[in-house]
Amino acid sequence: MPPKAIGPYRVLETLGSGGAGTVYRALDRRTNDEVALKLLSTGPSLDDRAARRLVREFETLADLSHPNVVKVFEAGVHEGWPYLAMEFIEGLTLRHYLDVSLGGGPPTPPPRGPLSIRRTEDDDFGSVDGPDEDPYDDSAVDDDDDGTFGLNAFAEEAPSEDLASFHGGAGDDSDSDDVPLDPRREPARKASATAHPTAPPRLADLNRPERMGRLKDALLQVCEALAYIHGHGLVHRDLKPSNIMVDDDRQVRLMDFGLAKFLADDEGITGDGKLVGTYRYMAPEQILGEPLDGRSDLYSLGVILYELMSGRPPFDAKTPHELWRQVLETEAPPLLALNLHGDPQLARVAHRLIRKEPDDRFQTAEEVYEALSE
Ligand SMILES: Nc1ncnc2c1ncn2[C@@H]1O[C@H](COP(=O)(O)OP(=O)(O)OP(=O)(O)O)[C@@H](O)[C@H]1O
Repeated sequence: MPPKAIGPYRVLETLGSGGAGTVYRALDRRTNDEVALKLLSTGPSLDDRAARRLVREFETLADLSHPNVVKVFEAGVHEGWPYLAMEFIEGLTLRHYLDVSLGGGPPTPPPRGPLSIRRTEDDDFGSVDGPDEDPYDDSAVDDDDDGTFGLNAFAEEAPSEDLASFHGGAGDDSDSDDVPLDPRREPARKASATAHPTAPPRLADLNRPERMGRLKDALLQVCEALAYIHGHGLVHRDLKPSNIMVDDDRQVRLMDFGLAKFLADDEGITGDGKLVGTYRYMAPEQILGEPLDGRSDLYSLGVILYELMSGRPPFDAKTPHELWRQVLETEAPPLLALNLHGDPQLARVAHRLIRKEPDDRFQTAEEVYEALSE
């Protein structure tokens, strides 16, 4: 049963749950406006200091204003648990938007013009997301004594979940392939979630021109959002298909921006570790606990593009350590070997985005936008 009220909001229904908490549709009793309310369920209740920091950080986020970045209205604390009130979006996550099982769908959107980075009067936004200086804390992410990994939630990172949907199976309407922001907090789920589908995806479905048009248009909008937040010195850190929503007008919104940093920074919340993000989409430098910049988000964008074009992620493993080894040491299979009739230009973009060295990738979201537009 969802709570009836959270702070000044009346809860109407549960929209879904992820690794970091539960999202409700709610009504602001002060204004009668509809909002999406994310109640974090991470770790113990906030102490006063952490609560103050939450509010401070999200006040800063509330200053952001871009049509492709979800609007955050306010942050607060409800019975010791932090919550965020944000714009309610009627739409689908990117994965479901591009799920071939959706059928024909509306016509291909018109091509987008040159990248317009929409800056606002709030451009003096001051907070710079500095390098993540926390060294990789192996103890926090290492195997448990019994060798089962303390990361039960990894079990829900179905390596090739997309394939399942391409086979029309499961009817799974969750985005459960995504390891939550702080996997240590999640209960284990059924091991079946890790099963590797065996049959290949229906490539004809993946390559349908209408679907490819939607994919390209959505990614261009993600580039606009990334150019905007990177332009403010900020890094998303947890870019993945379930953090990208597409509304009924095909307008994309980047979600959960800032949350990964908040969770990573707060000892009181993450408790025993700092590796916060979604493994499948994490850049090598994020796995290594090195300083991050916008190019780490571009890596995640490359994983998303690779997955959505080929029906499988570039790296696929049963354990976090094996996944990390692959991400750090091996090359992803050529996308066009998996999808012979995939768009060669998009495949080139994907491969360049997932290069190990940030210097070898596209350097900015604007560059990716240009390459996607070619
Ligand atoms: N602003 C919003 N408007 C409408 N629906 C939303 C909004 N934010 C989230 N949702 C819905 O709530 C679901 C759960 O969101 P949540 O962010 O908790 O999950 P997630 O992104 O899958 O997981 P994680 O916490 O690991 O990022 C989403 O899949 C989405 O359908």
